[in-house]
Amino acid sequence: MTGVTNTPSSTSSSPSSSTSPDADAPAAGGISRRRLLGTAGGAAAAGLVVGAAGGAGVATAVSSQGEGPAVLASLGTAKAMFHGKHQAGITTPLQARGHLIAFDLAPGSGRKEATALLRRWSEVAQQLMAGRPLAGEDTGVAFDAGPSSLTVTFGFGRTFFDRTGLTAKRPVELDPLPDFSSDRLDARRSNGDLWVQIGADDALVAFHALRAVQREAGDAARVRWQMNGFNRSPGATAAPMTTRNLMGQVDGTGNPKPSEPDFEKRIFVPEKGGPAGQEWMAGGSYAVVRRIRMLLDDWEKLPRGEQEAVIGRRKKDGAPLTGGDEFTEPDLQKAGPNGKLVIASDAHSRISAPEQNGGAAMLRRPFSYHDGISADGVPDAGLLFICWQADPMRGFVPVQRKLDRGDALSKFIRHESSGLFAVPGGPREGEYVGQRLLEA
Ligand SMILES: C=CC1=C(C)c2cc3[nH]c(cc4nc(cc5[nH]c(cc1n2)c(C)c5CCC(=O)O)C(CCC(=O)O)=C4C)c(C)c3C=C
Ligand SMILES: [Fe+2]
Repeated sequence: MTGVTNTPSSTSSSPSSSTSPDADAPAAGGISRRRLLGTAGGAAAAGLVVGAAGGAGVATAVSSQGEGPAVLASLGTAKAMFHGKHQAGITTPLQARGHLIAFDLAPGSGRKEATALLRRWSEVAQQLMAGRPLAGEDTGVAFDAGPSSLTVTFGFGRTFFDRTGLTAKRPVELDPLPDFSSDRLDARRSNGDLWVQIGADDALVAFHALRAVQREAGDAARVRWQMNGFNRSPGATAAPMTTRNLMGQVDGTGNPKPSEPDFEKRIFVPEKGGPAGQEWMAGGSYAVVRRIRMLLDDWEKLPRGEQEAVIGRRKKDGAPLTGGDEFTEPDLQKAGPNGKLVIASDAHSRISAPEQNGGAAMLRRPFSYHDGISADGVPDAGLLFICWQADPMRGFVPVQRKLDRGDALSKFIRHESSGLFAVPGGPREGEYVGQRLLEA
């Protein structure tokens, strides 16, 4: 078994990087603590910011061609851990590139084929996340680059369980999401037996992993849908900051922070004390995936002040309209001189806030997407909205129900596809992802 080690110096060139003695120790979420801290101090872990790793530091890393040490820029050396309590790609800081791909098991494929597939996928993910070339004939697409924060995250859809004879192990959390009145969902681009999320700070590293995952599916599974996304590149901003979406808003500020006492409980399935038969989900999380089109032609016509009223936050810095900076608590009761609420009753950030939803919270970790111009001449662009929670009924569902009833943003977005996946905990050394489900 090949272990995964931390790369020396990693992204420590960021001005805000920690000098903590155990800064290279793996942190929750499977990325070195130095990377988490180095990305944006406390805010990194919180807001899953991008934009930090572009410092001038260099590090020595093993060349992906296996020809001895090569000097890589700091971005390339950053390495997420394959093994750990949770799979990587959940609390990992946002990466610049993302691919989401869903598969259906091929006719005739059952538990045996699925088990072999998860073994192959895990091996590939482990090698590539460590920055090593694949055994056999590697395509070479990622030669010269380091792991570049690559994460490959695997999930199971509701239909997987019937197809593999594991219906008794299917968690109730995978019950279909309710219909929402504003849904315009394309079933062919929704759900799937298996889901893989790939993220990396280099486009070629991400593509290389995507092709490897597709190839290893072999005859066992067929691609159901694929979506490609992006975020800001690390180092593009003067200082690390929360990312922006394609509407130009600072997006991610209100995310639960790993430093909060209830973070683990909200985002991850407990390691002990869960329902009988669901032990395989210990340390896992449920991912809700929505492809949300932004109606950018309409949005961009709206004056800045009205755009800000739709969200309840300033565009320039993401601060609440009630004042302060990005991380100041919004004052939801504050009225202006005209007696009206400063943050309107239909403002997106008011309606989605945990305190308005019985504490319901989720960790949003999206990618933007742009798939050109649709037949009707408008941009096919928006958000690959991915949110993580221990239970969708205490995360996405109540919040989306409320947004569906009266969110000012809903005039400018359209939910076009949907998926719900059970993402098991991270594999232990020597294990493959999902082994505790498939071999129990
Ligand atoms: C059901 C969950 C949510 C969907 C769907 C959703 C879509 C969506 N959101 C934005 C932009 C922003 N959202 C912001 C905050 C925010 N959004 C949700 C949930 C959903 N958003 C939550 C739980 C929160 C946090 C609320 C809080 O804690 O106060 C913000 C404000 C900044 C921030 O906190 O991130 C923006 C901007 C878009 C563009 C979008 C669909 C395309
Ligand atoms: Fe939102």
